[in-house]
Amino acid sequence: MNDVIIKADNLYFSYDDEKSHSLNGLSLEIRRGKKIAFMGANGSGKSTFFLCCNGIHKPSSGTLYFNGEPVDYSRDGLLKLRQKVGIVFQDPDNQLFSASVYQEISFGILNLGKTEEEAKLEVERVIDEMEISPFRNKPTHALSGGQKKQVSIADILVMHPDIIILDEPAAALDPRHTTMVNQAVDKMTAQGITVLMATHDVNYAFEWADEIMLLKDGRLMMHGSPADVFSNRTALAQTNLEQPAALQLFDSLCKKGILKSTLPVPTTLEKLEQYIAEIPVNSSVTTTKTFAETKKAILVVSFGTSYEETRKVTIDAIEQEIGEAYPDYVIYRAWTSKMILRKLKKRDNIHYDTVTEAFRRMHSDGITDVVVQPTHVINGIENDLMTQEALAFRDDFHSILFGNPLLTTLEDTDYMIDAIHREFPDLADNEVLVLMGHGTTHYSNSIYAALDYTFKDRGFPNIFLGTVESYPSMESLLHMVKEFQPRRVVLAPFMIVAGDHAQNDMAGDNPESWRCQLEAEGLPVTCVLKGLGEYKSVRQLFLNHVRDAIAARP
Ligand SMILES: Nc1ncnc2c1ncn2[C@@H]1O[C@H](COP(=O)(O)OP(=O)(O)OP(=O)(O)O)[C@@H](O)[C@H]1O
Repeated sequence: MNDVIIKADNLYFSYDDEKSHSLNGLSLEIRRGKKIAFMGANGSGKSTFFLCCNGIHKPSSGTLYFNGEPVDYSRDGLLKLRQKVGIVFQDPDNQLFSASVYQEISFGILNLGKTEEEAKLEVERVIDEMEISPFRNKPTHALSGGQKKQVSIADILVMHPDIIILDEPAAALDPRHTTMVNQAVDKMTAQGITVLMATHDVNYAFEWADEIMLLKDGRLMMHGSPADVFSNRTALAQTNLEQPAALQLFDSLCKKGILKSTLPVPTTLEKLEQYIAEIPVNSSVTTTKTFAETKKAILVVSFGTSYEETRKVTIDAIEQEIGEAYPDYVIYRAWTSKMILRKLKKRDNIHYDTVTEAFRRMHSDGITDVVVQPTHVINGIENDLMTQEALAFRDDFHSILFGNPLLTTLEDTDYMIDAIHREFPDLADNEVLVLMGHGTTHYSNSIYAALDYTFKDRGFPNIFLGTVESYPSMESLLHMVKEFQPRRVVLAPFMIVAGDHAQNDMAGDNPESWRCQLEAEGLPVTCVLKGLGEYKSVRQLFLNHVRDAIAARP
């Protein structure tokens, strides 16, 4: 069989009678079974090329080949092409037109001449695969954006195409639905379907794609492996793309001599984390440089949040109280989540510094001594990366000291147990408090299980701590909570801010949320949507950590 499934040979396409060309001599080859990310600035021609791939647009010149044959634009030819090449549109409203979810998904295969029974089997399969059951009986117009996206993917999957084209599948989706779509994409590639995806998410493309096609002005500007394309800063700058965070950090750690550039390029932050975990890190750094005068700062480093109301009562409140306690220090802010920083820039045109930017800013402001206080809960990947980024500036400052994340020492654990107990004074003995932590693949995750155990050890058998992403999982908590036979369950986040995880994974309406899972066991649930940063006692523990870091100054 021909290895090349789609070939574009010098394609031209214009929306305005050749006055300008949206495809401008585009030539490329797509190999069967590959995962190809199409990237490039807005308007570079990605969607136009996709619409050519299933014959919605016909190039004005040049030839498009499918399976080695030029595309046949007759009615029958196009019907056959569209069975093999399915597009999931950026806006699901352009794709969904049936009244009910079932009708929508079955429409395509019934049109292929399958019987009702045959169609039903296929439709039920994708309903199951795409986790559509909870809303299968709703009219399509009443679905949320994420649910519409699930249905529009099911629309295509049910046809068993050879190629699936996804035009920015995660656009406007929350992190939970993004993960769901990413999982669906993984399943497609596991089935050997060729997947083409337009995306602006460099981090995802870096990890996911076999090849990157970089488009500019309707032409292929560069084609190569993710490592090759994302290492080419000139090409990235010309196409309005940034380097993936893992690559950017890896490069800067190599330049500083902290990591060896001979290591295989890490495509995810988790892989980079494994490298960093092996580096010994000092808890404080001082240089022998002399500075004429001293100007001190505290840099408060947070993961970040895109929820303004939550930010005000958590991160802002922590920073404010640190500022009040240390009036002779200037307070700076840095956030570590590149995704949140980008989102805020795009949505609200707000810029907050990364750790590197904050250090540059402090340096240019003449700061000589820095205390870095993270608002991270544990000493995980975020904290490791932050430390490495900060240490890259060790020669520019007289001293850089680090305060501990929230839960570092045994004293912190004891303090938190006492604090949580006091923050939930109404919790009766026959009621249960379930706290939802984030969880990580980093070895420091064990602190969650240790804390859960210590609650019991300190006489609180009705306080449980689990994590969204690791152990203890909801599954393991569920049987312990059931065994307790509580009269009521109080659910609260064990994260600094009450953001997406608290709103959706904890308290959301989908059947996988912790609230729904507990309610499905017949347990009445009360959700407390308060981030840890909202509790005075938690903010005090961060203040204690700043105090300890300053006291440790040599
Ligand atoms: N329906 C249309 N009518 C007129 N011009 C169009 C139409 N669709 C796209 N264009 C133009 O064609 C060019 C290529 O657009 P296209 O949508 O293919 O780019 P893209 O790379 O998919 O962009 P994005 O990242 O914004 O989705 C742009 O100049 C755009 O303005």
